[in-house]
Amino acid sequence: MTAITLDGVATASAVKSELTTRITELRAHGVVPGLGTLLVGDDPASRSYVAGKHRDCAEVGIESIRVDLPRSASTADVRAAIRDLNSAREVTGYIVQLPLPAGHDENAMLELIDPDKDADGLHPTNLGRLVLGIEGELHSPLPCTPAGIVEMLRRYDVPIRGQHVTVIGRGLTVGRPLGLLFTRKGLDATVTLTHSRTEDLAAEVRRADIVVAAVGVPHMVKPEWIKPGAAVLDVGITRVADEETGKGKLTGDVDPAVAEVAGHLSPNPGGVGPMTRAMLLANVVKAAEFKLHGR
Ligand SMILES: Nc1nc(=O)c2c([nH]1)NC[C@@H]1CN(c3ccc(C(=O)N[C@@H](CCC(=O)O)C(=O)O)cc3)C=[N+]21
Repeated sequence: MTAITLDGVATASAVKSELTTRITELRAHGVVPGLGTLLVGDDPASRSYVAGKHRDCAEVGIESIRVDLPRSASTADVRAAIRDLNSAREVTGYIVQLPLPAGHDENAMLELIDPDKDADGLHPTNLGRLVLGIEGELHSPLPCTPAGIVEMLRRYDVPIRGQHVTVIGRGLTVGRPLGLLFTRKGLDATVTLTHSRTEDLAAEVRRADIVVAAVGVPHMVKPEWIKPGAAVLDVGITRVADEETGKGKLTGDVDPAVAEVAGHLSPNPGGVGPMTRAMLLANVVKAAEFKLHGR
């Protein structure tokens, strides 16, 4: 048996085509969605992620505004750039690309983002609204990777309600908010949130119907850990040297042999990454719609 591939490229493409329709509608009402990015420093991976976000915007008709600061930028410079993005009218949503170079307090910078323009859903107000739940009239963006994972499972009709989800990794952008999202009313999964100090990780993974690996340790999730038929989402990504060519290549957290046991498996690259990007666009569109209709 081989797992069904959770194709992030195809699914993101479907999401983007639906967004294009909504963007056309927004523009017809005089609202032009615009995504800003703030990149500090010259980390090659961050540069390429940011470039990808601008390409995505162009594809669906979102304007994009790019702010790049040199590695030498001070925290005062970063604060000033965030202040400008908060007040820029053409920026309806924006992100501060993480990680920031050493010396900047990321949480303090995230807190300076106008929560209404927080395209990543990582401002404490929006994380707080994630904890508070889905009811009410406040617009609250969801963190992009967790939202992308849930969207992918839904579109492949993978059951979530009452299912056991084991998340490996408790980071700010994936594991921690994903646990909150999966346990919300309406999704109703049971979540085990594991991390580097978890005893007997294999046992925690073995009872999961859905496994999300978001740690950044190449091929750490082994086929023996997987309940037959489980859905496995491979989120962590590491650049490792290819044994034959010596060139850098991207490697996920999940051992490829897991495909022989799992029911569904997201490839990496080509799985959750493209969905993350699609959900960023969705957050920008939702914020613009909120501006237009109030909700
Ligand atoms: N403020 C902030 N928001 C983020 O959402 C954020 C961030 N900072 N910092 C870094 C991480 C990482 N991240 C990725 C998103 C998509 C792919 C993606 O689409 N990857 C392609 C492969 C890309 C390649 O070839 O390099 C794939 O998985 O198929 C990867 C990584 C967003 N992040």
